[in-house]
Amino acid sequence: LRREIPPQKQNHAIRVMEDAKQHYMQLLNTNDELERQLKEKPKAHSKHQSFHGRDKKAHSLSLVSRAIVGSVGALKKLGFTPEELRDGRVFDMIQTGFRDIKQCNKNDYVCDAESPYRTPDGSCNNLENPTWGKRFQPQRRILPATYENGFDSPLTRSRYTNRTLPNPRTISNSVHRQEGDAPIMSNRLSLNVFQTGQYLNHDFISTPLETDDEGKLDCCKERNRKECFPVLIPKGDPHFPDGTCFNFIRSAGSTANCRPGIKEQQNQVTSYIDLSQVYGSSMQQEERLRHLMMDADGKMLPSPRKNTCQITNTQEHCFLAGDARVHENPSLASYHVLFAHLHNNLATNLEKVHANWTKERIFQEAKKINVAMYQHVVYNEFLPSFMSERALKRYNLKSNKLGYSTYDSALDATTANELGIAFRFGHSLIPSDQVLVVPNKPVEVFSLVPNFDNPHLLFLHNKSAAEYLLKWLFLFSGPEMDREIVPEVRDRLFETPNGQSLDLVVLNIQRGRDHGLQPYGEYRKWCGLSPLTERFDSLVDHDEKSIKRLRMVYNDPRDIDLFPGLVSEKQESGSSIGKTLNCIIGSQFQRFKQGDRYWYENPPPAGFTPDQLNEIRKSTLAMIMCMSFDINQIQRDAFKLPDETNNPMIKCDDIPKLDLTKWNFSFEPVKSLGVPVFDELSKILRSFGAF
Ligand code: HEM
Ligand SMILES: [Ca+2]
Repeated sequence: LRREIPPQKQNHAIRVMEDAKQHYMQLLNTNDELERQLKEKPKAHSKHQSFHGRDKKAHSLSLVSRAIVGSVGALKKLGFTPEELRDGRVFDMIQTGFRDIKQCNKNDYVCDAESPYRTPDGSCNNLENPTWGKRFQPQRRILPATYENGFDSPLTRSRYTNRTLPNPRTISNSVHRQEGDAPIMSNRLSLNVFQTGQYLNHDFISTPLETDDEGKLDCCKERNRKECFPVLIPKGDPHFPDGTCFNFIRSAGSTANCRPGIKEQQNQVTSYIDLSQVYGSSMQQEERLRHLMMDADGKMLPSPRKNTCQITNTQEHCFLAGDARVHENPSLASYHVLFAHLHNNLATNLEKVHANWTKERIFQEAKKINVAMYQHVVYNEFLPSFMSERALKRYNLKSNKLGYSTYDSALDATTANELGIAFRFGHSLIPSDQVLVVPNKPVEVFSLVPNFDNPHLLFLHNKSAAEYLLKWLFLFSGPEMDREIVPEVRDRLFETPNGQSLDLVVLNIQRGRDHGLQPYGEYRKWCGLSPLTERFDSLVDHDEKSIKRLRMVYNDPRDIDLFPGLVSEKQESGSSIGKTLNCIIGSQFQRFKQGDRYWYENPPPAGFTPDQLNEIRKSTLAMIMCMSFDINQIQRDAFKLPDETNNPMIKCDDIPKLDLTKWNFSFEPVKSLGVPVFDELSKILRSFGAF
């Protein structure tokens, strides 16, 4: 029997909720006020904030979440016991109280179970739980959060010794510093592993920050604000001057349906591997982008209304893509060009075979094939290039040669908070330079540093540089997957002309603490690996040197943060990453696959006919490169270095192409997604200034 909650306490709860609502209204107003203020000059920190992207809806949802989580905190302070808080009635009361706020209006999803196409925002993928994997939802958690105050404050102390956790920069210097003059290079993998990794993560996660007011909030001055968790760089640092402080802004929260609870971080893109970085994560974005896959001369991505990146001269412009991080580095932008080309290529060829199809139908089918080819490449070429055979089998990540796979509606594909930290293992693969491989000319080498958030390189060679950057990614190797990170991002991330910069490793560690993630050792246990003790020799998956480095900064191995713990693990045999990382990545990619009703190996209407599926299964990154650019030859396995015996260069003519005549439908699949005539809609959106 549940105990009664005393009336006095009920009244408390109602008052707290009313206060929280008031607070929310105030936050909204303050935010509008800030937006009216003038913009400041760009700082390294404001580049960092704009890198996280700014979506107005993401921001207002995060304010609601702050008010609601705040009310849970207030109830705790008022003496509500954990038991009373867990009692659904208190939360029901708060949730009901927030109902009249626009963001908390209950959405009733009317899903079309027969639609052959995904919704742009990921809703209705799972028919029983239509918000699974949708944008703006809270990230999923593998293990419960450990916030210092129990509901939203970042972690600063050890759970085992109660001592202050080591400073993230101290960890970065000790564990992640590159020891030689140049990074140790991989002798097996091509740079496509690096670039597909970053491009892919921009498909499944984008965590917005608590504030979207470009560089105006200075957490180094206003340390006690809820949005702030600044990093003070310890004295005597080899790179940063004494007194340096990073303006670290905390991640934004989100609540599922305004349900109270502890802070959960928001994901502002769809979790599914659905090329949302190309098509956007909302109907509005998709409607705008579909007319503008490339600019007028078909070589470059289109331009947004407002420039959101560094511009070198007036002939150049920033890019409009499905994801705001598109120009974070030039080779990332070249991947955006590649898949935009592929879309246009597919659309043009479908049009040739199906003159009677509507523009809507051509667009949707081209998108569906593009996503399917990409999913096939990710699971058949990318993941196997660096994951262990054991993990690929255990998590059912390999695609079938024949037949359909099985969709599991009980698997929630929502991206895990932990993956957002773990998948940063790719930061170890970042090369120091960006290189153009120009036909019959010496290669052109540029440092990465001036090219963060700057698309200049893509405009070189009469806008053909995307192809030359891609050739570099195919033909060359990059840094080995290990704990060392190049100084270009460990000391000089987003460097400004006056020398201000950030350390990416520090951001990774601080972000994990901001999100209340449990330490590395807890994830070992979750993965079924041996637990850590207070002794450093319990680190059985780390080599001597890494243990020594970790020991220099951590008092207790059980405190080791997730990012440093994972990237310093010994490589599992036959794999470039360690056991725990194979486990965290594997389990999430199983969900992205089996929890996706539109997974390309599922039967129609969501998937393809057997004939079509056989065509999709021919897809390789090499094929996509040959389809998209006028090149002669390429190696068969794009993620491995070319090599005369095992991975020779072959002619594009010898690579099978997709046979689009297999898309001769005998049925009429197009049911409208509920889109009005899209030319009309995009006119309206243009007048809104949605981008
Ligand atoms: C030049 C290359 C890259 C740069 C400059 C870069 C920079 C960044 C920055 C600044 C953040 C946000 C840090 C924070 O405030 O928490 C971030 C997040 C992230 N990065 Fe990278 N990154 C690069 C490449 C990669 C690669 C190759 C991968 C994976 C293979 C990767 C995976 C991630 C992930 C998963 C996140 C979290 C995203 C989110 O939750 O929104 N990054 N990166
Ligand atoms: Ca997505």
